[in-house]
Amino acid sequence: MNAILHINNLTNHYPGFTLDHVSLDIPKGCIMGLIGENGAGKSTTINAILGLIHKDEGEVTFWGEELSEESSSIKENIGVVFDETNFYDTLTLEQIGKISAAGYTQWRPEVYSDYLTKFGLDPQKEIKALSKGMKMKLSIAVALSHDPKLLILDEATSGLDPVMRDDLLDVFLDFVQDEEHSILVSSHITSDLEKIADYITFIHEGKLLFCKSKDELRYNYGIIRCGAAVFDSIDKNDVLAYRKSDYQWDVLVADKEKAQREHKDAVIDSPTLDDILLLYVKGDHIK
Ligand SMILES: Nc1ncnc2c1ncn2[C@@H]1O[C@H](COP(=O)(O)OP(=O)(O)OP(=O)(O)O)[C@@H](O)[C@H]1O
Repeated sequence: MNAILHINNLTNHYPGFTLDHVSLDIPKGCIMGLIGENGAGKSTTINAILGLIHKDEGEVTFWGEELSEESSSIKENIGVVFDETNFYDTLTLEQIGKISAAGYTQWRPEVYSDYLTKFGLDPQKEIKALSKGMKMKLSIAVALSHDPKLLILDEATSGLDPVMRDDLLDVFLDFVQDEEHSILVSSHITSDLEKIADYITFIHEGKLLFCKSKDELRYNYGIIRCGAAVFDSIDKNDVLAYRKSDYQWDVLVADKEKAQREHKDAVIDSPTLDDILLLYVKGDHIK
């Protein structure tokens, strides 16, 4: 795999929480969606990758190099957007552009100006006059305008309306089009990830449960909806997780075709990311 970002055994301890030996590669030209329940460790992973918090163990390299104080060219190649912005309230968007131009050697004023127009943001407005969603759009415009090769977004689209999010999904798809750029995006809006992500990484209680291509999850995974008799007949080695509600069992399996062959009368659906997340987090697991 031609990795832009390589994470090996990333570990971080907080009282009562451990990010536990997370390993992950982000290849060129791909969108990696990061999912997991609240408190799973998504932001901790992103903060540790970016060196914003100390890591207790593990290695992180961007384009084969570790981030350090001196690695300014690596930093310029990473655009970062968090769910909260920290621009000074009294600055206008135009001033933000000028400050960014001084800070980034690759700053492209015409790209910034185009994004402000595209996102409906007035360059003369002050930050304090922007809504939360507008601030998010501004952060995304800034991140995209210093010509990064990797975009890291931590819950950056959750405050945006569906129309704006849809527009942004197109921007993100364009961004990775040339196969040189990649995106790591954590989001609770899994329907957005279903539209754009190539791979999904699922973090649960600080551990990486899986990193799989979206197509594998979409086409190979299945949920068997069945009663007690079928449930008893399922080979439990095939079961990733299951939930029982009244008289129905929902059983998550990784091989939908096999399940269809073996349980011809059972209803077997293709799971959404939310289904998978719910079954892993709230379901039972065969020990
Ligand atoms: N600075 C900190 N000090 C102590 N514990 C922390 C700190 N930051 C995060 N944690 C803990 O680490 C765990 C993971 O938090 P994290 O913010 O990474 O989760 P998340 O998956 O991003 O959740 P969410 O979806 O709610 O944003 C939580 O139990 C949280 O309480």
